[in-house]
Amino acid sequence: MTLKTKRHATALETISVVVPEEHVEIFENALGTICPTVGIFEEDSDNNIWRLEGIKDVGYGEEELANALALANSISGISPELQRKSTETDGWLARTYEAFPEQAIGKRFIIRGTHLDDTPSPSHLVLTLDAGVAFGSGEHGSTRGCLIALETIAHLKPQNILDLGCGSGILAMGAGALLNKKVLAVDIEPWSVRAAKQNVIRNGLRNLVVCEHGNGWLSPSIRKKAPFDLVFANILARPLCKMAKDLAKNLAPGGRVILSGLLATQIPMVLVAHQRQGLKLQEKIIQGSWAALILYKPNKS
Ligand SMILES: C[S@@+](CC[C@H](N)C(=O)[O-])C[C@H]1O[C@@H](n2cnc3c(N)ncnc32)[C@H](O)[C@@H]1O
Repeated sequence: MTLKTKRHATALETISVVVPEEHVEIFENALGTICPTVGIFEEDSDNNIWRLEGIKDVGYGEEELANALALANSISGISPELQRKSTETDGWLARTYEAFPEQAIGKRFIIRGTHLDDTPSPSHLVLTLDAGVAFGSGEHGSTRGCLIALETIAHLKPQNILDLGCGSGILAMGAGALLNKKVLAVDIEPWSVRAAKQNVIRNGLRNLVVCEHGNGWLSPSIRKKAPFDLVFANILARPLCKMAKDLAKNLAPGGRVILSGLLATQIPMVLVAHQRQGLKLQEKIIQGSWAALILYKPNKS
């Protein structure tokens, strides 16, 4: 398979550290101070060792990163080496293509990279995408869990849908294509919004999926469209907990939220934060080490 690479207006780099499981959260927070997305990948399953990776502009946030890592080192008592790689030659982008054969997810979805030129199966909903440096090629357990959760709640026919943290646009496109309803897709990373827009056009979903740049619940486009019947938030455990109040406020009664980006071990923390805001658990979907939670806002009695 040919490895495609792309040029970006700004040079991006992948930064990573390798840590034992008990320190994942501490270092996830440290990288998270400057990288909106921190990917967590199994490095050595026998010894429970994880690689945490984030993408950032070259030269951006160096002082904040150094301070955050110094704090993480002192809390954890370990000092993992910070590795840096050009995003174009290694890290996410390269791996996205290497590890990106056609993927069947749930009962309905097939996800395909733009590099595949054979004909997809006509019996599925096919999403052809190029995630580039955005997160969301379909290989990650958190994304897969969200698409399976979407199939689980599709019969409820949600009308007003938000994908908060859309990355490549994979969930927004999946919802638009499966439900034939409008979806607002928002991401804080400009390169993700760019990738999502291109993928939406590529899949002929321009009439259904609108992609915008925005920061969480503060985004004016989100405020204007709330309350939502369905919200996807595949972010990370800690930001999800912080967003619980806004999420509950902006969900319509009877509405569903699909939360992911959390390790199965982080379910209790995320669940408690959302139950405190009155949301109830419908189902947990586990994909490898990752969990997706379907929660609902009860109708008022
Ligand atoms: C784990 S990726 C999920 C991508 C895609 N939805 C999927 O399921 O594969 C999380 C995305 O959330 C975005 N994000 C993180 N914090 C955000 C915030 N406060 N507002 C909007 N997007 C955010 C990141 O930039 C990243 O693209």
